[in-house]
Amino acid sequence: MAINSATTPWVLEADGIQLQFGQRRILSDVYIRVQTGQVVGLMGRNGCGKSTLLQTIFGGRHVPDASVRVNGRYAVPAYQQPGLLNYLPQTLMLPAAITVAEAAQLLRIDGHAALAAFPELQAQLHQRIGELSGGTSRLVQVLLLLHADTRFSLLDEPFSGVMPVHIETLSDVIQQVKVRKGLLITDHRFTELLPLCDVVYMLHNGRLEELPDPLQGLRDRGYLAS
Ligand SMILES: Nc1ncnc2c1ncn2[C@@H]1O[C@H](COP(=O)(O)OP(=O)(O)OP(=O)(O)O)[C@@H](O)[C@H]1O
Repeated sequence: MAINSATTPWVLEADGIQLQFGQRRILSDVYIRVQTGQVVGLMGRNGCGKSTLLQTIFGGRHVPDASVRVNGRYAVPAYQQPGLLNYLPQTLMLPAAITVAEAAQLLRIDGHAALAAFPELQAQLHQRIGELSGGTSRLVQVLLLLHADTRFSLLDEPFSGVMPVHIETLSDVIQQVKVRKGLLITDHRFTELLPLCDVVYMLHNGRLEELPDPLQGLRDRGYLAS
């Protein structure tokens, strides 16, 4: 795609997403937009369909009529476009038996550089993914995906199990990475996620709406204390 990414942002859009499980409508004609240089937050209650939406955008879940476009061009399934996007699912993404260094190699990234903001993690490079603690495993996976050379990263609960002091450092890394990437993040740690977001969407009863005033919007809907 002939686009000068240094000056022109890349735009990832998805729309026409309709999904129903049995009688229950999960996603109703959803439209979402992310561009490089942005952190976009996706908020909503347990079970409202946030993970399903990320899977659909990534291309891991086939939804008839769903359109995903990059700079206006149809890109379904998006994961097949080289260097376009990566995706952190809620479950373990990497094989448990390989080491962190091997995982970095698989993703074609420099493991030392990916973990640079966390000097204490350098010692874990030669440990198997399955032998890391839950929070460390999560943190390592998020750092690898953020460092990978893709235009976009879709992160499903990157803060899950990560201790607060590490969330602070991870938030700094996210701010640095967004200079070159677009990030779509869902997490229930609203107070940590909100300050990072340039745009916030709320998914409720299958409908996705952009919140013009995210803090007030979350308070009004009972997600944050007033
Ligand atoms: N394959 C499936 N068959 C039937 N129902 C499903 C299937 N996959 C997901 N669901 C249901 O769809 C709904 C949305 O699930 P999803 O995991 O996308 O929610 P979520 O917003 O990410 O939730 P959480 O915040 O708890 O992670 C849930 O009620 C879930 O039980």
